Formats: sequence, C-alpha cells, structure tokens
Amino acid sequence: MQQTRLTGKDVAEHDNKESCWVIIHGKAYDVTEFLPEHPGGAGVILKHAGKDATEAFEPIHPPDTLDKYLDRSKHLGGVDMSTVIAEEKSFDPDEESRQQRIALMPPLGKCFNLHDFESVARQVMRRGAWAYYSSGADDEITLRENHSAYHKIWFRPRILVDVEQVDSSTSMLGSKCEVPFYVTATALGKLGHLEGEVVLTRAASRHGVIQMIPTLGSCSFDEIVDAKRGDQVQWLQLYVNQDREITKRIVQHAEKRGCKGLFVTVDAPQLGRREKDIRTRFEGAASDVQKNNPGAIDRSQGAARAISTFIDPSLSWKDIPYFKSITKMPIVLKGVQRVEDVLTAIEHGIPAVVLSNHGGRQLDTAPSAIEILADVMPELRRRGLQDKIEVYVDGGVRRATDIIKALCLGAKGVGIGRPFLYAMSAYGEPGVVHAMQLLKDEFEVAMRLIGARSVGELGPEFVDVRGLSMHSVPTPADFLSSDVYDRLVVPAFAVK
Ligand SMILES: Cc1cc2c(cc1C)[n+](S(=O)(=O)[O-])c1c(=O)[nH]c(=O)nc-1n2C[C@H](O)[C@H](O)[C@H](O)COP(=O)(O)O
Repeated sequence: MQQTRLTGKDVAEHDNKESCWVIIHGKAYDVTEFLPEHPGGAGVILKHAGKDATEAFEPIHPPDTLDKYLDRSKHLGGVDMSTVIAEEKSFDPDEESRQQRIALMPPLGKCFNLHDFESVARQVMRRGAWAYYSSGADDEITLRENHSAYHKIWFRPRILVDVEQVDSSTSMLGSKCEVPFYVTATALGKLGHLEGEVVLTRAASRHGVIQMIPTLGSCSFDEIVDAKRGDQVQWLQLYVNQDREITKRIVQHAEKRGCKGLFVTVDAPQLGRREKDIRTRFEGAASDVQKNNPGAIDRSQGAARAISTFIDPSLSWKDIPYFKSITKMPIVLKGVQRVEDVLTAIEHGIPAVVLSNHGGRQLDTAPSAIEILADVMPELRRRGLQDKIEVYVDGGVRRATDIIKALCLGAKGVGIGRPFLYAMSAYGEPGVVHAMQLLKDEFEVAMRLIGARSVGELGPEFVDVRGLSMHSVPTPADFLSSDVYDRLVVPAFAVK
C-alpha cells in the first residue's frame, strides 16, 4: 500500500528545537534528537528546520550519510515536493558578482600552470568553499613555506646525456603508475564542484594517476570507487574513528572494493584552526543565530571542525597491531614530520610514510615535507634502512620541478591536493585533466634539462639543498604564487 506522502505543510510545522524535521533529497527526517550531536552545531540545522535542506546538506555529507547514521525510526518517508514552498532567495550581492566573474573567466586553454587554476578558482568559487580549500592553520606560515621551500633547492643539471627518451613512470606501493605524483585525499569535494570527488577519479584515470580517497569525501566511498575506470589504482585515506567498529567496517569494505593502500592520517588528532574557514562559516552561521538568539552563538568552528569531531585523538603506536589485524592492505602513516618517527615506523613494520603537514592546515610553523625529506633519507642511508620503507611527500607542490626535487631527495612519489581541487572547481573534469597534462609536459622538459631519462636515474647529486634548512633566508620573489595567495584578514568594521 502506497505510503501517504507528507506535504510541505506537514514538515513546516516541525521547525524548532522541540520538533525539527528537514527534507533531504525529497524525503523527510526527524532530526530533533540529533540536534545536540551535530558536529557542526544545532544552528546550521535549525536554519533549515521545517524546510528543504538538500542544498546545504549536499556539499558536506555523502548521500548515504542518513541511511548510515540516522535511526530508521527517524526516516519519515517521501514528501510531495510540489507542496513544498521554495525558500525566497534573498539577493546576495556576493553571488551576483560571482556569477559575473564566472561569465568573464579565462578559457581553460589560458591556464599554463597550476597557479593559474588557483587564481581563477579564487574568483569563481563560493567564498565558503574557497575558504575551506585555501585555508591553512593560524598565520599560514607553513602553508606558504611548503611551496617556498622548493625554491631553496637548486638543481645541478647534467649535460651531454642522450635524453631523447624520457620516462616518467614509476611504481608506488607496488602499483605501476605513469607519473610519480598522485591525487591526495582532500575532503568535501562538492564544495568546489557539484559532482565532487568523482571528477578527480575520472580525470586521474585519464592520466594513469593514483587517487587517494578521503574519509571525508562529499561523495560516498562507493560512488568514488564505482567511478574508477579499468585497473585504476585507488588508496583509502583514513581518519580513525573513536568507534573502532566503524573504522574496521570502513577499512574492510575498502579492501573488498579493491583499494591498494591504507593511509592512516596521523597529523590530525584534531583538525587545525583554519581561520579563513572559521571566519567565513562563522559569519554565515552566527549572524543569523545571534539576531534571534544572542545567547546561543553557533559554535561551528568552520567546516573543518564541523566534520571531524569523530576523529580519535587517542590514536598511538599501540594501535598499529590493530590495523594489521583488520586488513592486508599496506598500512601507510600520512602526516609524519620528523626522522625519529620514520625510524619508529620501520620498527613497527610500516612499509611507507607520507611526510606531510596536511598542506599547512594543522600545526603552523611545522616544517615543509621537503625539508624533512632532506633529513630523513641521508639518515636512512646511514643506517642502511633506505630499502625498508617508501617515503612520500606532499604539500606546496606546484611545479614538476618540485616533484623532481622530491624524487632526487629520495621520495617514492608526491601527493598533490589543492591544485586539482582548484582545477576541478573552476573548470570541472577538463580542468583537472588539463592540470595533470601540464604537469606531465613540465616534467618531460625539466627531466631533459637536468639530464635525466627516468625516475630511477634521479638522485641527491642532482640537487643542492644547502639553503633548505635556513628558514629566514628570503627565497627569490615568487610573484606568481604570492599574487594568487589570499592574505589573511582582520575583523571588518560595519559599514554605516
Ligand atoms: C587542501 C585540503 C587538504 C586536506 C583536506 C582538505 C583540503 C581542502 N582534508 S581535511 O579537510 O581533513 O583537512 C584532508 C583529509 O580529509 N584527510 C587528510 O589526510 N588530509 C587532508 N588534507 C591534506 C592533503 O591530503 C594534503 O596533505 C595537502 O593538501 C597537500 O598540500 P597541497 O594542498 O599544497 O598539495
């Protein structure tokens, strides 16, 4: 018997803290009891109480979230959407000018490097989305050091080597790949593009690039795996949940779906304070709540805090045997930041680490990954341990020369985050495909010019790192990346 469908009026009657219903994708849900548990605070839900909340829900939560985490008794059934009164969209001058910029944006062919995508994305993305993607922690010193550290390394090019054939292929975690870089895990892909992470999946498959699937994707894990083509390699990035049963379920499902590596993020017992994200979200959420309820400012500390309260801060070396007991996938520690921890990882039988500071989004004034790499590899060689572990780096990689410097210093591969997000947000899948092609083209030229024919030929003799550990030394003016850098701001005064 056809279940009677609710009307918009039925739902609209439940528009408060005592009884809060919302509509998501044409179905009604009673989220009253969930309000105090919502990581993003009750305010963001109450703003949509009694209404269609699909637009706000979409970029932050994979479609299967409610099926997975909201008790079935709270699923109220379908809503006759013809009876739902669409919310009046108040005039948003920001959105108006954003649409004008989109109409005037440069064609994709005018993007010649990864910075170009950052520059365009900053103009055409919604403010909150840009803030979430671009932000680093605190003063964003590490965010900027990640890229400028590469400018403290100089090449020692070799001449009169036959470089007619250049081969960029390599292997990472035992998987063959066309290029020595991969798409690293970045959350909330639908903030930048309606389709979210599957755009990165499809683009990566075009170039034989490995994709690391984020725990906090906007797309569900299965949507991202279903989007892969052929024998495309995917890894899983894991934020460890305080509920180890949930973690076990996620990991074993990823292994069953063919993931070739488990990247446990270890630099985020709590997500960092990214003030651009907080400032944008705070303005959005708090101003409304403050107006009608000054006492209860919405405490959503930006999207980052809103999505990460499940992460287990008690994670420690003691948990390594647990991970080995629940999966056969190689276990990689992502976010290692000192030599001693690489050595401890080897002692625990960990096959690979990612030297990373989370793109400068966690501990500000943590060193760049490339600087740590320059410490780690000589120490591993000194102890005869260089073949015991694969070392990856990520953070601030914007040129193929950055990738080559990392390979020369002993990295097995390089993760890239924001550039592919910006390319996706500004130009969709064609943008990401173009960004990857630009990197490939740059790689071929740079390899020829330093006199190397394959990734295997690269070594420390090709680089001079004497300037790397001097933090105060001014690096050459890097106009392109400083021009696209979105400076931090201070609180704005009201306009009379
Ligand atoms: C840019 C970005 C990075 C995130 C990211 C989201 C964004 C928008 N998120 S976050 O929401 O929690 O911070 C993740 C994440 O889900 N998990 C993770 O391990 N790293 C996350 N990272 C870090 C990422 O995996 C790389 O370490 C970092 O992006 C490399 O720096 P670049 O962006 O400069 O390439």
